[in-house]
Amino acid sequence: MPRFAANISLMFTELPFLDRFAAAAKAGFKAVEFLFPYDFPAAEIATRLKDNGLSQVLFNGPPGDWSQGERGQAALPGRQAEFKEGFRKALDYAAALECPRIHVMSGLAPAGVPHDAMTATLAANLAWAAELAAPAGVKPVIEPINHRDIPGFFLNTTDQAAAIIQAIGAEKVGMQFDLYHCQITEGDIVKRVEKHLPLIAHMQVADNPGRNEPGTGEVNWPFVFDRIDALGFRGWIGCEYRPAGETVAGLGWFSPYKG
Ligand SMILES: O=C(O)[C@@H](O)C(=O)CO
Ligand SMILES: [Mg+2]
Repeated sequence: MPRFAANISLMFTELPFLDRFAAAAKAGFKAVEFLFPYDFPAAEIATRLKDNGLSQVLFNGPPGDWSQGERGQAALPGRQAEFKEGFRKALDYAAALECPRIHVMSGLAPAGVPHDAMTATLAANLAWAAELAAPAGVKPVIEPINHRDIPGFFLNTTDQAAAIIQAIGAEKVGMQFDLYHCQITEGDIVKRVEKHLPLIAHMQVADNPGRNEPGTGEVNWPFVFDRIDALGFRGWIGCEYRPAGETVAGLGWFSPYKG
């Protein structure tokens, strides 16, 4: 059966952040992910996880200045020192939270910077991060993101991510395969999961259009989830969607998958 983690940056926003752990557990989730932990002490988050019997399965490295539109630095030539400092901080949180995946965000492609230079920067940063993270049992992951939600994001397609991962080694780094982004950019999502399965270390889901819960849009999710399960994917699928209404009221789709 597919395993779903609540993304508590987008779900349970009726509550303050630290109260969302209990709400996710009460709704039947065994794991959570979120975008960024850095506004809270790691020990406080670790306590919320433990008290609610939850595993932390993914979060993002520091993205740079989010309010100024930055969305990571991993592919940006000249920003390597900042990337490394951020990744070290993320790794400290991952150790405290026993979290096995850190999403390394590539960043927006700046005008005039050659594509190949960005690919080389991303690959070098990722290889460095994987080396540092391996002893802690942490795997860095990269995520192709659609250009409607984040215009100009460097990593846009699953084939682009796959080429970078294969150059470093899938045992060291993985793909964060967000089914929502794939549906928008590429479509044919089951075939693409099938193609990249050995590289996929984490998945995420939201329906399209709207980025709301499964069942609110155009995708036949029971079919997709059955296929992902039949293909043998045993990682986590983060529910990275904005509930169309109240979070718990929109969890009907999740009933068949509660462990
Ligand atoms: O899909 C997304 O937007 C996220 O997984 C993310 O990490 C960047 O916002
Ligand atoms: Mg995502």
